Amino acid sequence: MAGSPESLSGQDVGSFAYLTIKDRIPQILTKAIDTLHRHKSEFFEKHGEEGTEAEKKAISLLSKLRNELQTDKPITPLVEKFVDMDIWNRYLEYQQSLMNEGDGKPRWFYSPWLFVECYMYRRIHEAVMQSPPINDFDVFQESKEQNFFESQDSIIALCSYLQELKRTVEELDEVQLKNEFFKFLQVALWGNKCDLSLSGGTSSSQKSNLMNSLEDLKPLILVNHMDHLWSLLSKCKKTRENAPIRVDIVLDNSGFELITDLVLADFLLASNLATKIHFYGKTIPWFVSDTTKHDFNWLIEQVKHSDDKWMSKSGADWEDHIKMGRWIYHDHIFWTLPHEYCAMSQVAPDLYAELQKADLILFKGDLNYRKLTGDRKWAFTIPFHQALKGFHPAPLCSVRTLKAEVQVGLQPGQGEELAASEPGWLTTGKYGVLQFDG
Ligand SMILES: O=P(O)(O)OC[C@@]1(O)O[C@H](CO)[C@@H](O)[C@@H]1O
Ligand SMILES: [Mn+2]
Repeated sequence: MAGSPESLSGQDVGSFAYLTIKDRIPQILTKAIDTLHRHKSEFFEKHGEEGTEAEKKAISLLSKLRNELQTDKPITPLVEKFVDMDIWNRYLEYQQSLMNEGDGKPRWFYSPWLFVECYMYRRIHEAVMQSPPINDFDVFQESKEQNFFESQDSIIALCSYLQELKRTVEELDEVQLKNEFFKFLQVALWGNKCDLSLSGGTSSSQKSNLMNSLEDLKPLILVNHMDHLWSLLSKCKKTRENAPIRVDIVLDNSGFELITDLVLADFLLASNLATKIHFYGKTIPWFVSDTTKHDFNWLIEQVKHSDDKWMSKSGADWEDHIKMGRWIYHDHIFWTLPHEYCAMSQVAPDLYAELQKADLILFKGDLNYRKLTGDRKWAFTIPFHQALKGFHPAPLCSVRTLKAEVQVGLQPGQGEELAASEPGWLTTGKYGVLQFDG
């Protein structure tokens, strides 16, 4: 395979990577510090003086991290024992090995953006782990919960639509079923706009009823492979009388986006386009809004106990899918490592083997897209398959709104045309892709 282009990094002054490292990541760290500060009395009530001391320690560790970042200090090895500490420190050594003699040490505004941004979130987790007894505190939990509570109207609209659809799904013909499938896919795509790390942690809840705006949003889908997904799953449905059809969803953000993923997953079962759904979340708090196992279970519990009858019916159905083993949730440390996905079969062969059992894998969101393509400066027209560099455990599809300066698989001139009319087309989240590699 010809050499890959270089990685996005903070070396490119003015780039989105540079502005994220310079402005948004310090803002996210400051919000994390403020969150710890605002929970000071809770920590005291729960743990007494120890809780107060722990809060102070976590804040000082995060302040030190923010200073390292803002003064472009060398990236330092992790020190707190944890399941992935050695993998991280080996990766840091690998980054050092890529550098020339005179280039010094891996550091914030030099090393690959993907590495330093993932490292920052892992250092937040280390700071909290080093501050017992608050070592299981999720500094992002309240903003994830706020996103859920602020999106109630849109969630109720979505659950009502889902329950109505489930009541009549048996009567739909092929074309009607395909159209419903496309609607739920698009809702899951645009649910990805609700992303707290892009908004720097400020509210990004869904206010309107997405179902009513899908037609208007359709031209904003730059690569639309929904037909490929339909033919794959409808063929499975036709040819597999009783054999399972498995769709794996690599989750992204909690809150409204997770609702759109669960609604899509429920539709896939109701339409028999799938019989098993496997979900993959994050083992530690990640990129502000990413879903942890706690978030996944908390959200289903909230939906089940909603006052709205369609929401509570949906929550009860989802709890039943889990109880009956139709929905399975996986925790794997690989998703919160800095590695590009082309390294998965080497670094996490067990996870790669698990994904190989799927008929289709949906990767939600921008960070997953960055890892699928290695967060590299590919030309816009490079085929998606080439950018995957051999990563292909099963037929896969990225369901992503654009929030980073990497995009492949476009038509000749498509990227240049967008750049001419909208300089921010790659990073505002306004445009999306449903990009398939069969
Ligand atoms: O994966 P997601 O939630 O869709 O987006 C992750 C993100 O918010 O974080 C990075 C910028 O900080 C970008 O990859 C993107 O903007
Ligand atoms: Mn995310």
